Amino acid sequence: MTTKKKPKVYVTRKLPDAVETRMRELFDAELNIDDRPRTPAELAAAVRTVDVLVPTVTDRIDAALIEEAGPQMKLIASFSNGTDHIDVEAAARLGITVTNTPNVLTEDTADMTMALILAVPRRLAEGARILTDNPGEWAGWSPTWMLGRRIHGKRIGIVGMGRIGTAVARRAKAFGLSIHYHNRKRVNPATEDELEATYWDSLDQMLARVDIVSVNCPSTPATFHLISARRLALLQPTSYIVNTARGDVIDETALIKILREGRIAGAGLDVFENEPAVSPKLVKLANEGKVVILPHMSSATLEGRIDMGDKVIINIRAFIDGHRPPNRVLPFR
Ligand SMILES: O=CC(=O)O
Repeated sequence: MTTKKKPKVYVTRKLPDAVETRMRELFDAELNIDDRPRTPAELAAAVRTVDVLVPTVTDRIDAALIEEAGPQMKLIASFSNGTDHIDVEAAARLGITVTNTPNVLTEDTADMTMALILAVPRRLAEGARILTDNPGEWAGWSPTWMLGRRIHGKRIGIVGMGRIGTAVARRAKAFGLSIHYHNRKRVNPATEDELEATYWDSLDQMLARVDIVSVNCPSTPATFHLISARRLALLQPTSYIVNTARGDVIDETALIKILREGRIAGAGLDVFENEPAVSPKLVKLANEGKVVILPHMSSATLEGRIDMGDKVIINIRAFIDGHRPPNRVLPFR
């Protein structure tokens, strides 16, 4: 009996122990135990010799890097739902398959979106800081103190009604929000009925009418600055915007400007346009209580990360065995 040679798999970041153990069993895996982000030169050296690259959202897998790949490197199995860090077009041109890890982080991301939808109008982060910044002092209850804005009965406008947007809508409905959404196409009638959702063909018209905007679409060339300066100006001064998708869907400079001018009430951001750089202006706005900023952690649960690892493994195994991997990503057209 001949034993099949294990594929050489290069993983760019530390993964949960259970995933690394399984990868060691199945593959000739080069893991990143100390979790030091790999440099472009290290990635280029890797793709010249390995069979499979497992990058994640903190890596930049651009055309120049993909062009360095040796003829044996035929799969980029990303440990992520989003694939905007990968030039999928360049990979397709060079005959390299790209896969991602959809579905398994839908509920976690929707939970965190809901957490921001609650946290910003209800001033949760500000309130939490008051006691820790002033130990031993009680600066609590008075009738006019720390007043936020009510969530129940308001309108949410979801931009991007895919899996995550729909999961956000379910939660929002349970909190008494009425559901409005804009999407490239209308969701199926059963989902619309279940959510009692109103579809807006015109994003502009929806933005002008809702109290909370939740950005849940992927970052693609078509969604770059979808929430532009012009569209931000359509929002009501009492409205809030939450983004757990990708930073570049919102024109961040324009968002900072309208927040500083008080032309909207607040924002909750888990993602940033120039990630990993976070604008000091946003940090200042957070300190003033106008925004809640998080370090891209919406999908960060142990269960989710293990499920993502399982998906990566399934995609690699299917590909190596000559099958079409279940989560193949095609170039955006
Ligand atoms: O943002 C996280 C992901 O795309 O997996």
